[in-house]
Amino acid sequence: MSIFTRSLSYAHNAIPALDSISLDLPPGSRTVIIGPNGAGKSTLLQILAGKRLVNAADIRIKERDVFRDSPPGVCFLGTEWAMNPVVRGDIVVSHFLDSVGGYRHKERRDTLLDILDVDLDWHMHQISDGERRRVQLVFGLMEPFDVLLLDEVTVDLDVLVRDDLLRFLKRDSETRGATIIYATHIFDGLNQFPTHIAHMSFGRLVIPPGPWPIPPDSALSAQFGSSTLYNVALQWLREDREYRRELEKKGRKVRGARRDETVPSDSETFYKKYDYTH
Ligand SMILES: Nc1ncnc2c1ncn2[C@@H]1O[C@H](COP(=O)(O)OP(=O)(O)OP(=O)(O)O)[C@@H](O)[C@H]1O
Repeated sequence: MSIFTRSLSYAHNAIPALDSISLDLPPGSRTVIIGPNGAGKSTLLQILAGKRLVNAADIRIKERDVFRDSPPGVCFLGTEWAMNPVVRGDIVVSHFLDSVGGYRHKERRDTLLDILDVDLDWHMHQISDGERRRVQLVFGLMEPFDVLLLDEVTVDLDVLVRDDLLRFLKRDSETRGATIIYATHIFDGLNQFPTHIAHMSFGRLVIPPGPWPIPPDSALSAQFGSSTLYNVALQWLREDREYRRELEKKGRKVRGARRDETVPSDSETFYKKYDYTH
């Protein structure tokens, strides 16, 4: 397995954010995680990237413990990078990329510069947020990765650049067997990208990663048939909102995940009525 976790739970300052997450993703898979704001997507990707320590958890990438024996070839790209003052300083893009080893992967770097329409002469403090994001993607992707954890970093790309980038990543994963998890809120133009989709809500994987397109003989197929990913996402997000509103009607404040393993969580009870299994 390329990415493995078993019953992973996590709390931010005692507020639960992940509740018993289990993953078992094969090499070469591309999983899109669908879930509302606050579902726990970023927290999960940060933990997989080894950026948030979890004690006594079994989290492995390429069979290696992410905290005690960190695996090489893992690339995490998140939105906070662009906030770092270093990448907002007066530095020319070509110098910046060379300073992080861009010259070692010149051909791949040049392909990415072309796809992402990045100018090597830009000064990092004089470019737009979207342009800075494009530099980040060249920076992160120019070294071939085995596992890519993408946390909504395509949000401020224009659609043409995003489309070209997704094609590049798909081809890359197909030819090199690289594994990708992609958390996003933009589902347009994404139909051809994933091999798997998952639904995350209130810290739980209410639908664990299952094959995309939805196989005709699966339980999900009865509900979604040949729906687009956009329509599947709309439906799941509607259900999340309905669940939240039901809890709010009962006067329950909804924040984070549930940690009591001995009784079914509200979300388990709620989502059970849809009988989601792949
Ligand atoms: N640094 C933090 N400190 C405290 N709580 C946090 C922190 N980061 C996230 N949380 C909380 O953890 C939960 C999960 O947040 P997370 O950012 O993982 O969700 P998300 O699915 O990535 O959301 P979004 O789609 O808005 O990016 C939320 O309830 C959030 O408020």
